Amino acid sequence: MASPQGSGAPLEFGGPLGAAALMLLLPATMFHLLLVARSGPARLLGPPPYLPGPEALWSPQMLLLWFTWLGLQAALYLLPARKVAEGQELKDKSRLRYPINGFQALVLTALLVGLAVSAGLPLGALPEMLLPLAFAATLTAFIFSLLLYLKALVAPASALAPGGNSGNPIYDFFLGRELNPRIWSFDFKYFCELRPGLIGWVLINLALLMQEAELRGSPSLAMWLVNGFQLLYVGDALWHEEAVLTTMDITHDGFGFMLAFGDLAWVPFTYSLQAQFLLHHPQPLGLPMASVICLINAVGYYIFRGANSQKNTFRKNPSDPRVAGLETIPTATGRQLLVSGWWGVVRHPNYLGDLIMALAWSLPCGVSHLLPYFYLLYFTSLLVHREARDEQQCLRKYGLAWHEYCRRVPYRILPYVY
Ligand SMILES: NC(=O)C1=CN([C@@H]2O[C@H](COP(=O)(O)OP(=O)(O)OC[C@H]3O[C@@H](n4cnc5c(N)ncnc54)[C@H](OP(=O)(O)O)[C@@H]3O)[C@@H](O)[C@H]2O)C=CC1
Ligand SMILES: CC(C)CCC[C@@H](C)[C@H]1CC=C2C3=C(CC[C@@]21C)[C@@]1(C)CC[C@H](O)C[C@@H]1CC3
Repeated sequence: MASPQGSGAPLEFGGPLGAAALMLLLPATMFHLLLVARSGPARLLGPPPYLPGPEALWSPQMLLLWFTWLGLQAALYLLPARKVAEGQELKDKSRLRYPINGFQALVLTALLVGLAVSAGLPLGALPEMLLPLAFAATLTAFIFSLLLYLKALVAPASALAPGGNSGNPIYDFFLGRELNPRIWSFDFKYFCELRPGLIGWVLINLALLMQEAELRGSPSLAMWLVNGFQLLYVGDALWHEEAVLTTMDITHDGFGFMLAFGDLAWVPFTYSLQAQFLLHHPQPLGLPMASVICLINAVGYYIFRGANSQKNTFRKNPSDPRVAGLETIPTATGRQLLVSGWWGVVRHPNYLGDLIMALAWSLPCGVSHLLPYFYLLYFTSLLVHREARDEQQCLRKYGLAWHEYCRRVPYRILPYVY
C-alpha cells in the first residue's frame, strides 16, 4: 500500500505551477472556443462575446444526458469483444488484458442514434446544448480525477505511474498517480481514451451537420468534408484500437486530470470546433478546391496509417514479410529500431501525417478566420512537446542506439525543417 512520495522522476509540464496553470487554462480555452465559434466575429484572440452566467452552464438535464452517454459507452465496452489483447509488460512482470471492441461500440452507437433519430430524437438540437454539456464533462473530469487521486492512495506501489508521484498534490492530481486504475476488469483510462470522447466528437459533428441541414435546407460541402475526414480519423482509431496499448498515455502516464479532462471534455468539445464554426459561418467551397482538400487529407492519412501500421507490424513480428526487408538498428534491450521505410524519413512520420490531416480539416473553413485553425496550432504544439517527451523516454530505453538513430534520421517531424 506504500506510495513512493517524491519518486524522483523529472517534473514535466512546468512542474506544479505549470500543472495548476494548465488546469485553469485548458477549461477556460475550451469555453472560450465554444462561445467564440458561435459569435459573429469569431475572433480566436479577442475576448469572448459574453461571459455565460451559471444558468447557461449548469443544467441537471444536461448532466443526466452526459451520464446517460457515459453509461451507454460503458455498457458497450462491457459487451463481448471480438478479441482480448494483452498490454505491455508491467513493473511486476504481469500484463493486463483489454477488450478490443471499440469499432463495434462506434457501429452500435450509430445504429442506436439512427433508431432514436428516426423515432423523433431531435439530434439537431444538440449544438444548442454544447455549453452545459461541456460544463458537465468538465465537472465530471474534476471529480473523477479527485476520486482517482484518492484511489491511488491505497494502490500498491507497483501500480503507480513513473511520472505522477512527485509528492506535490497539485502536480500529481494533474498528471495522475495510478498507471492503470481499474475496478475489476474495467480499465478507466483505456475506456476514456477511446470511447466517450472520440465517439462523442463525431456525434457532435453529426448534430452540427443536421442542424445546418435544418437551417439551410442541406448541409454544405465544407460541413460534409469536415464530418467525413473526422469520422475517418475516429473510425481508424477504433479499428486499430489495440495500437493505443503501446502509446505513452497507456504505458507511461498516470490517469489524472490531464487525460480525464483531455479525453472526456477537450476532445469532443474542441476537436469539433471546425464543424461548430461552419454552422455559424457558412463558407462557400467549390468542387476544385474540395478535391484539393480531399487530396491533402488522403496524403496525410496515407502517411499516418502507413507509418503507424509499419511500426505496429514490426513490433508484433519483425519477420513479417511486409517489414522484414527494412533496415534496422539493434539496441541493448533486444528490440530493434526501424531506420528505413517511413521511420527512416523522419523520427515521427505518424505525427507528420496527423498534422497534414489537421490542415485538411481546417481548410474547408476558408481563410477568413484564424479560429478554425486553432486545432492545427494546438496540435502542432502538442505533438512537438509529445515528440520531445517520447525522445527522452527512448533515450532512457535505448541509450547509444537512440543516438545512432538520431544521427541516421536527423529530422524529427518535418523533413529538412524540424
Ligand atoms: N489527435 C490527437 O490528439 C493525438 C493523436 N496522436 C496520434 O496517435 C498516434 C500514436 O502516437 P504516440 O503515442 O505519441 O507515439 P508513437 O506511435 O509515435 O510511438 C512512439 C514509440 O514508437 C517506438 N519507436 C520510435 N521510433 C521507432 C523506430 N524507428 N522503430 C521502431 N519503433 C520506434 C518507440 O517505442 P518502443 O520502441 O517501445 O516500441 C516510441 O516510444 C500517432 O499517430 C499520433 O499522431 C497522438 C496524440 C494526440
Ligand atoms: C488536454 C491536454 C491538452 C492534453 C490532452 C491530450 C489528449 C486529448 C490526447 C492524448 C493522447 C491522445 C490520443 C488520441 C486522442 C487525443 C488524446 C487522448 C488518439 C486516440 C487519437 C486517434 C489516434 O489514432 C490515436 C490517438 C492516441 C493518443
